[in-house]
Formats: sequence, C-alpha cells, structure tokens
Amino acid sequence: MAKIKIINVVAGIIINQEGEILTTKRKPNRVWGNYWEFPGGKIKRGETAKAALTRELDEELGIKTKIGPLVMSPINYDYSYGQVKLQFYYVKMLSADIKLTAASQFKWLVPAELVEFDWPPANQPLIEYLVNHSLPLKNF
Ligand SMILES: Nc1nc2c([nH]c(=O)n2[C@H]2C[C@H](O)[C@@H](COP(=O)(O)OP(=O)(O)OP(=O)(O)O)O2)c(=O)[nH]1
Ligand SMILES: [Mg+2]
Repeated sequence: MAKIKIINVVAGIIINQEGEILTTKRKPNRVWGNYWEFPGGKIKRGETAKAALTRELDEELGIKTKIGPLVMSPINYDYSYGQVKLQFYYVKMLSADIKLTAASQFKWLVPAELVEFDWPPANQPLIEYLVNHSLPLKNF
C-alpha cells in the first residue's frame, strides 16, 4: 500500500482594528491556483508551527507579526497529492506595509464576506467557524 504523504501547513488569520481578516489569492500556476487562502505555508522539519508562520508571513507579505491563539482544532483533508494538516492561528500585524511575493492580490474582509469567495475545500470548516464566532480583537 502506498504511504500517504502528510503535508503540515500553518496559516494566519490576520486581523486588523476594524475587525477584518486578510485574505490572499493564490497565483494561477500553483496548486489551487486563483483560489483564496489565508497566508502561510508548509512547516519545515524541526520548525515549530508558530516559527513557521512567522517565517511564512515575513516571506509572503513582508510583515512582522504577533502570533496569537489557535483558531480551532487542526483540519485534516485528503487532496490527490497528499493529506494536508492545517493549523490556523490568529495573528496581528506589527508592521504596516504589505509586499506580496506569493499571492496575486489581497483583500481585507469581514467574516460574513468570506463565504463569497472560492476556498480550497479543506477550508470549509474554518470559514464556518469564522463566520459564527467573534474575532479576538483585544485578547492578545
Ligand atoms: N497557506 C494556505 N494553504 C492552504 C490553505 N488551504 C489549503 O488547503 N491549503 C493547502 C494548499 C497547499 O496544498 C498547502 C500549502 O502549500 P503552499 O504551496 O502554499 O506552501 P508554501 O507557502 O510553503 O509554498 P511553497 O514553498 O511550497 O511554494 O496547503 C490556506 O488557507 N492557506
Ligand atoms: Mg503559502
């Protein structure tokens, strides 16, 4: 039996003072091209999830960040190329300017607007969670 490839991914639910969440659009040539996502990426061997997220947000957006609590329990989802294990943390930005390197666009959205965009299927439970729970604007 072929071994299933596990892909550990961490992404940020970056929130601003207005109660909006930062979302980015994946470039067309990548897996899930043109779908929206929460910025982040694969955790490297030996790296903690929070360190990986800090690194990815610096690489993909050129921002300094404060990583807060986990949003919900990890999501496991089988794609054709492997099983992704997705962890999401709430994040605040400590620097103002966003310089996109991995994404083609970004948008700030209030939670209710998230349902209007196309997400990779693994994100479905997360989108539902964010629509139904208030953001921790003051708690970290
Ligand atoms: N960042 C992110 N990845 C997601 C989300 N939802 C989802 O299914 N994924 C999947 C897509 C990919 O299979 C994987 C993340 O891979 P990636 O290609 O963005 O990883 P990376 O940033 O490390 O990029 P690379 O160095 O491999 O190019 O997780 C999401 O909301 N954010
Ligand atoms: Mg990425």
